[in-house]
Parts: sequence; C-alpha cells; structure tokens
Amino acid sequence: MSKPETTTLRGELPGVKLAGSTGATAEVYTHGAHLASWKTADGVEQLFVSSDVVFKPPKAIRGGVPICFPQFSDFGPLGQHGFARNETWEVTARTPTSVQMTLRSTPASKEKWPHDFVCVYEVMLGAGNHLKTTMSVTNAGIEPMTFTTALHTYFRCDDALAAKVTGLKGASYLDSLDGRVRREEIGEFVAFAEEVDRIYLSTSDALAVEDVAGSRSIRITKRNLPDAVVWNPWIEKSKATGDLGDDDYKKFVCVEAAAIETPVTLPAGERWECEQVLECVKHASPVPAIDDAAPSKVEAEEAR
Ligand SMILES: O=P(O)(O)OC[C@H]1O[C@H](O)[C@H](O)[C@@H](O)[C@@H]1O
Repeated sequence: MSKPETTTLRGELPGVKLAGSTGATAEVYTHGAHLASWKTADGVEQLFVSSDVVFKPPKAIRGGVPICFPQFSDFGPLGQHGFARNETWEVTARTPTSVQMTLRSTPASKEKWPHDFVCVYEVMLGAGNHLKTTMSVTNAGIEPMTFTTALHTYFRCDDALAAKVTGLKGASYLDSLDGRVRREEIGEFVAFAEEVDRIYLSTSDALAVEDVAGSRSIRITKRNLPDAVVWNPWIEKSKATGDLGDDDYKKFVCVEAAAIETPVTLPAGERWECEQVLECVKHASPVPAIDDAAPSKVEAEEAR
C-alpha cells in the first residue's frame, strides 16, 4: 500500500487537511499528530492556536490538541508532558474525512523511556458538528509498561473570562497551583477569574465548555480517560510563556481528557484505547445561566 500523502500546512509543516461534505474541516500535523484546527460547517474555528505560535519542531505547537504521552506534566521522570507532542508521527491511513497517525518506539525514544510501543491516533470529522478522536497504545515489548496521558485540548472562546466548564460538580481535584492539594468542586461550574490549573479526578465522561459570549457550547464525551485537567494561564503566565500572546488567556480554556491519578499499566502484548468526541452546539441567544445560586469559589470572589 502506498504511503498516504501529506500537504504543507502552516509554518511549512507537513500534515493532512480533512474536509467533510458539510464544509467542516480539520488540520492534523505529522509533528506531534497535532490537531491544530477544527472548523465546523459554518467555517467557525473551534480550537485555539496561540497568536505567538511557533511552528518549529521539536517544539510542540501551542494550541489545538497536543498529545501528552507517555507522561502528563511532571508525573514521572520524563520532560514536561512526555515526548509524543515533540515527535514526527507517520500517516498510516487516511480518507477525505479521517486520518490515522502512528508513533512507534525508536532507539532514541527507548533511551528516554525504555519501552517498545505503538501509539495510534485517529481524527475523524463526524456527521453534524462532531469531531471524534481515538488513541490506542500497544505494548510491543516483553515487560509491562506504565504511562499517563492527556488530550490537552485548547478550546477557543469568544471570551474565556465569561466561559464556564460544566460537569465537574462534586469531583475531587488536585490543585496544581497549591502543591496539588486535594479539594472538592462545589460549584455548578468552573469559571475563570484568576489562574486555574486543576486535575479533576474520576470525573463524569460528559463535560462541556460553555462559551457564553460566543453563544455556543462544546460538549466533550470521553471514554477511558477518567480525569480532566482544567487550565487557564491567566495574565502573568501568558506573559511569561514565550509562545503565548499576552492577551491569549482571554481566548481559550483548556479541558484535557486524561488518565493521570491512576496511571495505565499495560501488560506485554496488550492494547489500551481511549476516545474523545467533541460536539459544537450553537445557541440562538446567550446560554441560560446555570444555577447562579451556587457559584464556584472564583465566581464568588469575582462577584465581590
Ligand atoms: O507549557 P506546556 O508544557 O504546554 O503546559 C501547559 C499546561 O499544561 C497543563 O494544563 C498543566 O496542567 C499546566 O500546569 C501547564 O502549564
């Protein structure tokens, strides 16, 4: 079978552009198997990419959906978020509306992480305003292997300061801004009025980003990714992050479907898989307020 062709995308990097019959499109780079654009049929971009993005491998693309594998953040001895987002993946299959990319262990990867693995990531434009991604990891070695992972999705918002993340009420979280102390989410939603960096544990598989100012919701349905990181860098971290524009914190929130608290342990020869489906839902007018009687801590502070 001939190797599926790539085209030249932003930053002169190779990748694949998907196009659905409805007019929806997506761009997936071979660098990091990075999904860096998803436009719904109306031409509206649903993912955020930094205004100061740098397309220079091995640096990860700032925005879209970096794949954190085989380590999330500093949960292990590897560099931040592992190495999958910094590597060149191979296009192993494609149709007009889907692409499959594969990353295999190499002698160089085994110096960092001593395991034989095959990681397969697939992006599919679905019917309606859906986008489906699946990822599988096969342990091709003879010893068990353990990893953490996240689909680090940057959701574009018309106004992140008015956005809400729903579906997390009652979940415990580790507050990465406070020594990863464990807390409980008591709010009906997570709002953004300061820096937020939390690892919500064993959450519902149905979450949503409510872009109130944009009159739209993105529904997130995840499978086999029990945790969810919620992140907005706020003012100082945006300024301090070289490839983020100073005001970019107003333009996105990250909700990262993840397996972190309980790392995945995969026996030799076995395969693990996960899935994330995104659906954009438009609202005729701003989405109705969600039980403002029970605001989260940051909302309560904002109201003062
Ligand atoms: O700058 P990066 O390595 O891409 O990480 C960006 C962010 O990723 C996650 O959301 C972490 O929880 C944050 O602590 C981190 O700042």
